[in-house]
Amino acid sequence: MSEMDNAKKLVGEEAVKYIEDGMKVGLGSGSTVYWMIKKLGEYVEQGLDVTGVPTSQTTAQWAKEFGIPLTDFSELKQLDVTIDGADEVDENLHLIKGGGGALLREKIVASAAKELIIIVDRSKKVAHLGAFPLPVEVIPFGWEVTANNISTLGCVPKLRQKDGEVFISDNGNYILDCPFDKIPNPKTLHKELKSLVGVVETGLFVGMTDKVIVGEGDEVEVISKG
Ligand SMILES: O=C(CO)[C@H](O)[C@H](O)COP(=O)(O)O
Repeated sequence: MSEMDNAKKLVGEEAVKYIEDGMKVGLGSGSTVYWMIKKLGEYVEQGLDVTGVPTSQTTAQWAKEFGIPLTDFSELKQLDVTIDGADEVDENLHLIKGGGGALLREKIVASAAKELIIIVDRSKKVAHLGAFPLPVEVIPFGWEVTANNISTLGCVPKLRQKDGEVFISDNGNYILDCPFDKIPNPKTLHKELKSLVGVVETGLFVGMTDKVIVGEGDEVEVISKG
């Protein structure tokens, strides 16, 4: 296993320590979250009583595979904690998410939780957001117009493809990857993007994170919202 994968496993397993008996848990998406779900499955097998709300179809599959009971927002309106990965985390704990294309459901699930815990390997910690192209979920109809409008904010959006096809999100939308290079004010950019017709959601998670668990080598650092 690579050093990075080892760090993802480490923080994924560490995060499970924050899940208590009886909790309703938002289950994020991505390869780091995979390790959290796998470990949580072991705890459930030993008798831990938890219910999860998944942020993607892939996560729902993993949860089923590891025996974690699932529910949805028709059954509950609030979660105790959401545990998710990220593509970038800055010093203010603002995030870029959506590398896996699940940003909309991730944001809904994060916003429903009393606490949002982010798990990342060290490579995701940055001084300024923006080196990772910002994922923006858009309505397929007229995406070219939406992309053109987004470009006036200072990037050249690229329509996401997967295996030679246009990538379709779990919500039936497209993702535009927007290389802003540096995002000095994530809150302002998020607002500007959201004001454009056709934009459904952005991968900027501003002021939502309570805790970040960072893994490097065999070390774990926990950073709490200050
Ligand atoms: O936002 C996400 C998916 O939409 C993921 O949390 C993010 O891409 C991190 O993934 P990984 O843990 O595989 O590096």
